[in-house]
Amino acid sequence: MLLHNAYREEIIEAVFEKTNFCFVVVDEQGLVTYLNENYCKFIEVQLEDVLGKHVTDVIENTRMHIVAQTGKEEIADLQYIKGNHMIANRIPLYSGGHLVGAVGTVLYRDTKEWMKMNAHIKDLLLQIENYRKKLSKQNGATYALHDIVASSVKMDKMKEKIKKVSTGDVSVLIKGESGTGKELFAHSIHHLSERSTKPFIKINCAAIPEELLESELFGYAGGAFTGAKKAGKLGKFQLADGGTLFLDEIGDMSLNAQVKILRVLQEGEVEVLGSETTQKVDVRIIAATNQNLEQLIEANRFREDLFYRINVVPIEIPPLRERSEDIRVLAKFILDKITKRTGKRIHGFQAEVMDFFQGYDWPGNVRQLENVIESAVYLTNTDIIKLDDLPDQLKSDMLITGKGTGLKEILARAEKQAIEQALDKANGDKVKAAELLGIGKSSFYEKLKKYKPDYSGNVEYNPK
Ligand SMILES: Nc1ncnc2c1ncn2[C@@H]1O[C@H](COP(=O)(O)OP(=O)(O)OP(=O)(O)O)[C@@H](O)[C@H]1O
Repeated sequence: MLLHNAYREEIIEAVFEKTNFCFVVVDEQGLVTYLNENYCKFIEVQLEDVLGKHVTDVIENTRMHIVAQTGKEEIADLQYIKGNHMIANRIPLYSGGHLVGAVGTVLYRDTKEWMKMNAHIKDLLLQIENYRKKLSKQNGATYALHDIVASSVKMDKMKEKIKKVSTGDVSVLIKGESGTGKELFAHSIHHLSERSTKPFIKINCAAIPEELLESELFGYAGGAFTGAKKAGKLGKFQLADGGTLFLDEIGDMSLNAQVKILRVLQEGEVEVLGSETTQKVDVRIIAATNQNLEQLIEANRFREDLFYRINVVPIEIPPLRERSEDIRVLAKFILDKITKRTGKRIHGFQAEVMDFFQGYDWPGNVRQLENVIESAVYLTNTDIIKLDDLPDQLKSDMLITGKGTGLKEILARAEKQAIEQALDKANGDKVKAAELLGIGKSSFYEKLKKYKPDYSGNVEYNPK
């Protein structure tokens, strides 16, 4: 529709600034380029403070950055902001056929009906959450797909795939480095499947001692051996009957155990130790590994026939370093979780910390990120996590594994860090900081200009 030229600006202004809607516009990187007055008021920010910031740092539970990447609109989504459930629409913005960002609205009406509806939604969601908790306590799967925090296109695709494979009974093999979230995905598949009300049972294949293997997996009859319980014991297969059996670290399973599991999978029944009879079991298998099973097969350490049984749908979770877009949202989520638990009031990360997080290799993936943030929360004595609060090991890694690995970059990073630490120690007094570093004032100022051009400290020094 063409707007009448004479009123074009007035109409745009009326829509954006005079309605009850909150508007936000982001560019293709998810950085805020516009936030209308209503929105600023609602989330209590000043426009000039948020322009250019990543939208996840400005708006709670936003998905604007995702829509700006996928180009897929999201209409009438429920979004929780500042204690209210809002109705959000997110629409991709195209210019000249290219995706250039997204525009989002949330409906914000301070009327009685809206408050009533909000309370009603809150109540319903609370009920769902309670049922979900009860159910997961009963069946052992604690996490669902919405617990997988991510904003990368790669992880969005993984979630889509998970939704597709969850229904039906196909075996799924989840591959990925340690700490990438394989267990979260296994839980989510179970939650989304028709078996969700039935048990989810996990076996850590690396942790079961060989001599206990059979009784752990298949159970035993009363009096099967000396020391056995009178009533006997159910094995993991029987416990998982009707539900899902999660075989974690399957690459570490002994060959002997592989033979036994394969038999159960082929025949659908287990032989209980010390009993003459067999028992029918109906389980769906989800297996996970951080090893290359094809290589283990070559080395005769994994059975090829078992591999084909469990590898019907392979899913590979990318390591964190290959989806650095997730780091920001994950770090924020983890920090919130830890501060809630510990009661410490820490509201974010210094920009340099986030830069480092995004350039770092994360060999231990999300689990390592959790550990690093947890330790920094304990170490920091301010309300923001700084480079200095990170564990020593990581700080030394920082010198050789940051974004630039050439000697020049390493020296520059070290210099920048030294300047920041000296300024911190000297409470922003630049003359003192230069003294602490044992360099002249003008040399200090040159470096400060180079590394921190926007820095304004306590004591000014004007070289003549
Ligand atoms: N996308 C994610 N969102 C939120 N938490 C995550 C995510 N990925 C991993 N985690 C958290 O990181 C930790 C490690 O995840 P998980 O145990 O699922 O990894 P894993 O791949 O199964 O590791 P391992 O191979 O060592 O068993 C857990 O505390 C988990 O909750």
